Amino acid sequence: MTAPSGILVSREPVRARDGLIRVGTRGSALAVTQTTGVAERIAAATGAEVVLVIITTHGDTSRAPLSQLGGTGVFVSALRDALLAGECDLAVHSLKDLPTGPCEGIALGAIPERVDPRDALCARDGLTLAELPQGADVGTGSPRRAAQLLARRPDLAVHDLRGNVDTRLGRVGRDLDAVVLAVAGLERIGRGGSITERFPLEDAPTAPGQGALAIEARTEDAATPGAIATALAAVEHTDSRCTALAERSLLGTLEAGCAAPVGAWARIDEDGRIVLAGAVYRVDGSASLVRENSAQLPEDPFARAETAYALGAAVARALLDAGAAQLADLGATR
Ligand SMILES: NCc1[nH]cc(CCC(=O)O)c1CC(=O)O
Repeated sequence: MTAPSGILVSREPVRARDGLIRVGTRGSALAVTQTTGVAERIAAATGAEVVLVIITTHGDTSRAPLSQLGGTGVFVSALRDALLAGECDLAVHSLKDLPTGPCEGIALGAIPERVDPRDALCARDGLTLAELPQGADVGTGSPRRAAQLLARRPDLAVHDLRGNVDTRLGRVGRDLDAVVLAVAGLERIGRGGSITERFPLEDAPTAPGQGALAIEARTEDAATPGAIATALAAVEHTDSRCTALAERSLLGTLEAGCAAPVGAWARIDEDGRIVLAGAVYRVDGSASLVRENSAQLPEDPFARAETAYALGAAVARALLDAGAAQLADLGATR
């Protein structure tokens, strides 16, 4: 199988050799598409031959609700195992699927430029959220999205939703009136046309890191001058790392997982200040807490990352001081 770009895709193991960079990915259409984009840029920047190696993860094969699969990181561990076992040299994840804690032997080597972090409603007949009929059936597997939907429309019937993006979209107009999905995922696989409304981040901050990718490498490769370090530097985007780090630091300080009813939105304004808003929801949408803070970003890349990290922790502490852990039962979402 060859992606349209000419990058080779293998479902079989590929042996390591000089001049070859093996990029591990999940096998979904979304994962292969986004990893192909990264692989093309790495091929262009390094002159190396780049091959995609598809790693099957438990999250891809199971139909159980995400919460029953162990929540955080179900999509991630198989790719990390492959990286540590030397079956690939880089692994590409959706950043929001990556647990906030460090992983022994693995570095978050690059965060490429982030795309639209918003959530999208994909409804039948072009309907917006306000236009959905009383009691409409809406699908989402995310407690945060469920809470945000119910906060605006307590009459809705929210249903759990699993499977890849096309499977979820396929239920619209069948047993569901609408589903909520990330704009980024929809647009990456050419399904932007199914979107009937994009929710403003002011009202509906999304999962920490949504819309960003994470490229992981073995720590040693990332720290040693060579083809892998060059590849990582070629796709790194500093501002995207800062905003994603601030959002992830918020999530980590809350000691919450990717299935937590937590929304975050970081942006960098014209004056070079990083602004972070964090929201925590009661899962039935009946209550929420929102806190915002900002910090001037220094020039130095390491100092920038530290500033972003500290901002995330500060906003999380403000949320915790206001009772976020009790409100959202955060301990249960790890
Ligand atoms: N939870 C699954 C998941 N992980 C990454 C994306 C795509 C969006 C992104 O890359 O942030 C999705 C689908 C969705 O939330 O609609």
